[in-house]
Amino acid sequence: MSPILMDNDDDDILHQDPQDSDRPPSDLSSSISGGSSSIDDVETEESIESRMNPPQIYTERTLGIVKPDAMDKVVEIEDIILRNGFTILQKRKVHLSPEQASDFYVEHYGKMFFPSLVAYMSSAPITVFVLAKNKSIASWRELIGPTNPFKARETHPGCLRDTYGKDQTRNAVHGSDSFHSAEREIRFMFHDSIVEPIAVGQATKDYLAKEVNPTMLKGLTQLCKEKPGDPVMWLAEWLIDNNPNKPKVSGPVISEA
Ligand SMILES: Nc1ncnc2c1ncn2[C@@H]1O[C@H](COP(=O)(O)OP(=O)(O)OP(=O)(O)O)[C@@H](O)[C@H]1O
Repeated sequence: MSPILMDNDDDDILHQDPQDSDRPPSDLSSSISGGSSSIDDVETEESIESRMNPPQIYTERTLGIVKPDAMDKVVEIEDIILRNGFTILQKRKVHLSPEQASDFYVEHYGKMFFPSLVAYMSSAPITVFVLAKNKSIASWRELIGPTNPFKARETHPGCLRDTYGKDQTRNAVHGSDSFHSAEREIRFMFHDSIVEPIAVGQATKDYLAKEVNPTMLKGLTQLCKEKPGDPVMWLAEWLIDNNPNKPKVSGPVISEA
């Protein structure tokens, strides 16, 4: 199981933020470091609570990629990553096939730049990192800067895409843009990785409602109409044919470079 991360730096400890709807409740560590003072029997619950540190939250993980055009600068970029307070949990050099690249960027399927993006991302090896830091997703996005390096040069001078990006496609680096993307992308690149925390509660309900239920509902409705002899196999085939995330290859195999 992947290690549970807690930053040592007190300033870096996240406290539970009720506004943080993107974070599932399982983010909460049950470990509460209450300090060295003992709690005597006569203290009220309120006074105990007021002396306890707020619950700490596991640090967040994100996926970073050094893209083909910046691979000659990977050592330099890794140094910048570390100097910006990220912990590199996992690192892998991979060469994506075109199918894997299109699966990874499936959300852009149908856009004008999709074919060139897939060709570019599968043209040469890349280095993928699992990065950890409090608020790592936003922090890494901030460090890499806007998608277009020319815009980055104007609005975020010194960001990675300003420094290493060449154009809108060859923009040196990638960063997950949300908790769910980070989870999906880390699993995509590191099959042996258990991404914690696993979403539960409202986050899971929201995810299923958005990503799974609409398709399942259509499939089950059709299944009830047709009443096939082998309903499970029928449904499996129906889901493959009607997968809204096409093109998608099953279980991407990443070759170690
Ligand atoms: N208009 C465009 N023309 C060419 N390539 C593009 C264009 N927009 C995006 N791309 C390429 O597709 C990638 C994914 O686009 P997206 O809109 O998700 O940007 P991003 O989130 O900043 O980038 P990334 O997902 O790589 O971190 C970009 O990093 C870039 O390589």
